[in-house]
Parts: sequence; C-alpha cells; structure tokens
Amino acid sequence: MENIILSFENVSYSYEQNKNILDDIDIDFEKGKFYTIIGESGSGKTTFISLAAGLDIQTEGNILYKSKSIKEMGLEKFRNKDMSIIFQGYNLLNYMSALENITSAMSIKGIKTEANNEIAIKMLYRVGLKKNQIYQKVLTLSGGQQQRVAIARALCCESDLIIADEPTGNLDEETSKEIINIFKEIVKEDKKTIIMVTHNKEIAMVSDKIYLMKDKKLNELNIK
Ligand SMILES: Nc1ncnc2c1ncn2[C@@H]1O[C@H](COP(=O)(O)OP(=O)(O)OP(=O)(O)O)[C@@H](O)[C@H]1O
Repeated sequence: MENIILSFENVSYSYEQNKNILDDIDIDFEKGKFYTIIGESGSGKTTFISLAAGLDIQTEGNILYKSKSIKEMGLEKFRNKDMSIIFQGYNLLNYMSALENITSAMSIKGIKTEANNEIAIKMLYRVGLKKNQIYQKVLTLSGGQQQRVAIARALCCESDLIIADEPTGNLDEETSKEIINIFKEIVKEDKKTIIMVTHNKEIAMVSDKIYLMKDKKLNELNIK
C-alpha cells in the first residue's frame, strides 16, 4: 500500500437521488505515475475528477489520500496541502503577473519562505516562459503561456498529486505536446502523480495508464 497515493473504495456519486453517475468505483493511483482518463462526453470524467480533487463529496464509499480518508481529514486541508489542480481555463488571476500568481498561491498554501520568489522564477523558466513574460500580467499572455503558468503554480505548491481536467483543451497541437512533455518530466523527475482527463487519445497514449469512463465505471484500457 505504500506506493499508493490516492484510492477510491466503492465510490458512488449521484447529483440526484437514486441516479448514480459513478457506481461503485474501486481504483488505486500509484505514486510517480501519469494517468489519463478518457471517455465520451457526459460519461462522468469531470465528476470523478471533482471527487479526486476534494471539490465534491461522494454519496457512497471512501476516498483515501495516503491511506487517510480525505473526508475525515477535511476537504479544505486536502485541497490546500496535498493536491494541486490544473483546469482547461487556466484559472489564473488576470490582473496579476505570472510571478505574482505563483507567489500568492504559495502563500495561500502556507509556503512562506524568503526563497518563494526565486523558486517561482526558476519554475517559470523550467516550464518555458521567457524573462519578460514572468513579469507580465497573465491577461497579456497567450493560452499556452497561461497554461504554463498554471503548471508552474501547481508545481510550486509542493503537492505530490496533480489533477488536471482537459489542460490542453484550449491549446494547439504543438503547444499541447510541449505541455504533455512537461507533465511527463514532472512525473519522472519530481515523482509526482498526475491524473488527467483528456479527449485526445494521442495524448492519452503517452501516459503510464489509460482509464476509460464508461457505464458509470472506470476501467483500465490495455491498448498500448
Ligand atoms: N451539477 C449537476 N447536476 C446534475 N447533473 C449533472 C451536474 N453536473 C453534471 N451532471 C451530469 O452528470 C453526467 C456526467 O457529467 P460530467 O461533466 O462528469 O461528464 P464528462 O465526462 O466530464 O463530460 P465532458 O467530456 O462533456 O466534459 C452528465 O450526464 C451531466 O449531465
């Protein structure tokens, strides 16, 4: 069990009574692995991700982070300390610079060291931003550059688990490939776990494990 970072145990979810969207899902996510979740529109991928990210609560079953129930430890604590999320729409603060977006997130997550600025700048370079872009308001950056800022923010927040919902959904093919390469590097070098929803099968193929959301269940696909 030591290498398991997140577990779903008999998890079901319904928005309305007696109408399960997810039904009795059992799954373990290991440390240092890159997972993708694919599936038809409306199959429940975002619902699953919302539970994994502690943004919503399952109607039945347990979700464990490093063997502890996230409900019992408190979803807010889980979201603040243990998990970082990357959205399709970047969710940055537009009136702040790329750098400020990261340092303010670090501060909110309780990471308050003198080195915060330095750490954030290093990370922004690592994800491919240029010096002048680091100090620009994010509103003036392209979609791909904004997504790089969102990735750098997730990486600076020290969580071992990164959850991403269609992070390349708004990006062109070339930029998407670059972003996915950064994800692969994060998993390999920083030993983070990434759970990512994507519609793009080609992107899914580069992950360690692909799961298909279908008929309220999540099953591993062995298509590689
Ligand atoms: N707030 C809500 N209240 C009621 N039903 C909802 C709500 N949000 C989603 N649903 C329903 O739950 C099902 C799963 O939705 P979900 O967004 O998880 O699917 P998805 O696989 O992420 O779809 P997509 O690929 O289109 O984003 C859908 O049938 C949807 O209509």
